[in-house]
Amino acid sequence: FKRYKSISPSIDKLHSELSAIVGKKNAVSSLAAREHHNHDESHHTGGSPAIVVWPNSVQEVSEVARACYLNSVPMIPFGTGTGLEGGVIPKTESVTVNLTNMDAISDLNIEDFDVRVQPGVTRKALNREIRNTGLWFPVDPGADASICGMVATGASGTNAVRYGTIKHNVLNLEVVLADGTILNTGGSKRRCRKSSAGYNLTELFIGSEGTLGFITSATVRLHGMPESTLSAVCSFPSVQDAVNTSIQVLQYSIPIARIEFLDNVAIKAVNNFSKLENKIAPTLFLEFHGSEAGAKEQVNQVAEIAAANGGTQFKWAETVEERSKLWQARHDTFYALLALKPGNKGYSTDVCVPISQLPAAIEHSLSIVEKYGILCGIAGHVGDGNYHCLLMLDSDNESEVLRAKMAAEEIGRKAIFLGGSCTGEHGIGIGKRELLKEEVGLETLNVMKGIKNVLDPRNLMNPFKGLPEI
Ligand SMILES: Cc1cc2c(cc1C)N(C[C@H](O)[C@H](O)[C@H](O)COP(=O)(O)OP(=O)(O)OC[C@H]1O[C@@H](n3cnc4c(N)ncnc43)[C@H](O)[C@@H]1O)c1[nH]c(=O)[nH]c(=O)c1N2
Ligand SMILES: CC(=O)C(=O)O
Ligand SMILES: [Mn+2]
Repeated sequence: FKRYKSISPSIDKLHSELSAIVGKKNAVSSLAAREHHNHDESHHTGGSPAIVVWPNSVQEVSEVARACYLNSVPMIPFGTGTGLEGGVIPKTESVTVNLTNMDAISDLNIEDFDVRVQPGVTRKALNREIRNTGLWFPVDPGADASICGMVATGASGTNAVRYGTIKHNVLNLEVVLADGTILNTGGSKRRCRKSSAGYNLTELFIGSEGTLGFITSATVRLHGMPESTLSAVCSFPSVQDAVNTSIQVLQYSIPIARIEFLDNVAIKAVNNFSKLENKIAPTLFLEFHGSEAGAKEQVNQVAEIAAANGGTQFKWAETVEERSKLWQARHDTFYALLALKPGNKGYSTDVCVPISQLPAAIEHSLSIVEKYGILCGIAGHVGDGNYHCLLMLDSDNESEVLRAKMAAEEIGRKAIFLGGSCTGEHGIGIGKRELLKEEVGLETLNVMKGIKNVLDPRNLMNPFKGLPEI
């Protein structure tokens, strides 16, 4: 392996100090390790970290942070690298702290529906571990992300309409600050459903994208597994009809578990990629959870609403295998679209609007991608008013990259204008820092900056992500 040639002399000194903390084999500056940690699943690019470390405990994370702090070297927390906003990509000479060696699942309280996970635990690993308890962890971004990474990005995914986003499912966090301080956001061992005690530091760290500290464990809520699960797809004459169906399902307070939209382009891609035969039309993927009678009642109500909007009869996933194939196909939409233009990179927008504004927002987005001539499929968690224009671009084609960036910005700006957000679940990362300013306003941004200054006065936690420079 080629060793990293540091720009600053302090990096070599820091490398020795980090090796002393985590062991030589867990503090690495090989090209392979550095390249493994210089990208996520997005189109964003940047540099490689100078050193990658794999701490094994919260004490080691604290000592690593302290060493970086004293040497004034930036730190980047790394989960599973499935992020879509470039959050793990170094923008300056940095140490990447890969937290996956810490993979304990502990404090499972079946009666209280909660459990504690370290950063190396992914959502699938947790669900495998607890599968015989009758409980499950429902927040599902599709990718098998680390749960602490999901906390860091404020993630959600397909089940949020029924079970809430990660925000609604976190009870407490253990955090290490830039200077090595270890704290529990809700107080040590707290795992109650409600608390009005003091400021809500747990929520402060949700969506903080590694800019405030390392999340070294999360105490999360679990849910009872539904007795009955029914999944189906239904296609519609127009985008508007599909979206109106989702809005009406919510207006009738039907407790639907998933209601996901794919447009024609996305359906075509998914059919090719996952060998499905869905009709090429605006489509809803649906899932119902409940008692047998309850789930069936929901189905009847939704089928009636869909039919009134011109929807076809539901095409059912009859077996467990068919059901997982259906949802795998939905989760693979991003890769299915990439397969339409091999070698391309995906650029996912992530706006979230008040649900009544969805039709206007999607219509505007379609006009924008047409204006800029970018191949785009739309996938949406429409029950939450959140959808993605999945833009496919050749990252070597400067004009296309620029056009995609302009399209994404216009789409984000329109969502903000409609009372929404430029990011419902992926985060600000590298690319939406200016939009954040427009979304929250200067006064709010200044308060955010103040908080950042208190927790990370040397600006060493994941710099150049999240907050824009003022
Ligand atoms: C195909 C596909 C589909 C989807 C998605 C990705 C892909 C590839 N995602 C995005 C992604 O899965 C999501 O952002 C995860 O929460 C990222 O978790 P990682 O562990 O991979 O974080 P990753 O390692 O990518 O890091 C992301 C950010 O969090 C920080 N971070 C990670 N772990 C941390 C820790 N322990 N402490 C502090 N900071 C930490 C990092 O520094 C970085 O800024 C998504 N998301 C979503 O919400 N809904 C969706 O529908 C989808 N769909
Ligand atoms: C990319 C993403 O977030 C989705 O497919 O839902
Ligand atoms: Mn999504």
